[in-house]
Amino acid sequence: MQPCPAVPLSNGLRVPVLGLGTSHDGGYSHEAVVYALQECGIRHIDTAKRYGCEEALARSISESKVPHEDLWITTKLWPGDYGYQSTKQACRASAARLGVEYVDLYLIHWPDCTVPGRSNREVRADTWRALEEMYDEGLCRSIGVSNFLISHLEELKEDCGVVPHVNQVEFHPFQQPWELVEYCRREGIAFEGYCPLAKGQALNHPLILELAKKYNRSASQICIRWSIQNGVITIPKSTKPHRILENCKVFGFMLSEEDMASIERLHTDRKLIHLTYPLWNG
Ligand SMILES: NC(=O)C1=CN([C@@H]2O[C@H](COP(=O)(O)OP(=O)(O)OC[C@H]3O[C@@H](n4cnc5c(N)ncnc54)[C@H](OP(=O)(O)O)[C@@H]3O)[C@@H](O)[C@H]2O)C=CC1
Ligand SMILES: O=C1CO[C@H](CO)[C@@H](O)[C@@H]1O
Repeated sequence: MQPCPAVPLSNGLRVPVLGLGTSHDGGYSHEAVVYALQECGIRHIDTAKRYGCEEALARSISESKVPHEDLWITTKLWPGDYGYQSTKQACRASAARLGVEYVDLYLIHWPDCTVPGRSNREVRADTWRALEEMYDEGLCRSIGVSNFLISHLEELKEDCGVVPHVNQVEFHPFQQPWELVEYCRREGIAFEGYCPLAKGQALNHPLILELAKKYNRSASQICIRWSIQNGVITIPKSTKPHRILENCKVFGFMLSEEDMASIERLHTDRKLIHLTYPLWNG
């Protein structure tokens, strides 16, 4: 298997361009995560308090025997924890559940929140200040945001000091927010795409199937390769070891410019992911 390249962040740290998702949709598979680490060379895992699997992930990492210093672990702050003090508590609790001294990347999961008597903008700024301090203290080696639009990033720029290292956003053949991608590039914010397979929905599309045939690859490999060739960090999820292995074999081929452009024409206005309520769930 070809090695996975890494993308440099504005703070000089390097993130493996391909990671493994662990969202609660479809459940958590200990065997699959251990296999990803031991057999597929996965060194980047994306999780969140919301996914409820941080403790399970700690057990899988421990069993894999891959040391934390060789791994990139991202976790996220859920809106119910926004605010200066509660953010710090939530991050320490995530690190404790993950069994780590520090997290490699800590993200504000959504821009939205509901704190009575306070604007979302004020709450986001307080929350971000807590992340900035945890970054300075080393509890978070990088800090970032998720699902932020240009307007949220512009406000944060006015209100706070550290520019987010990463913005993690929905990105797949049916959802291509190019204006946001370009904005992040200009501002030095690494763009990370989630749902690279459109939750599996892209795998049956006739164009993706046609390209899979043309390149003698699977539909998932075409989608993942397309994200990576666009310079986007990507985190497909599977609970099946053989599919994780398949999803990692994306570095030995290139899609032509023409085929990249043909996938670009699949964009729709429809997002698959929306913030799920209540925001304060555990
Ligand atoms: N910041 C945010 O708000 C969000 C972040 N995320 C992150 O992004 C990750 C990826 O997104 P996710 O929602 O999981 O969706 P993906 O686009 O990664 O698709 C996952 C689905 O595709 C299936 N699949 C995976 N590989 C293959 C394959 N080779 N062949 C056929 N089917 C396959 C999986 O099924 P099976 O398990 O059965 O293989 C699963 O149903 C999440 O796990 C999470 O970490 C996701 C949503 C929102
Ligand atoms: O990361 C996520 C995983 O999926 C959830 C929906 O099921 C989202 O709310 C969330 O942002």
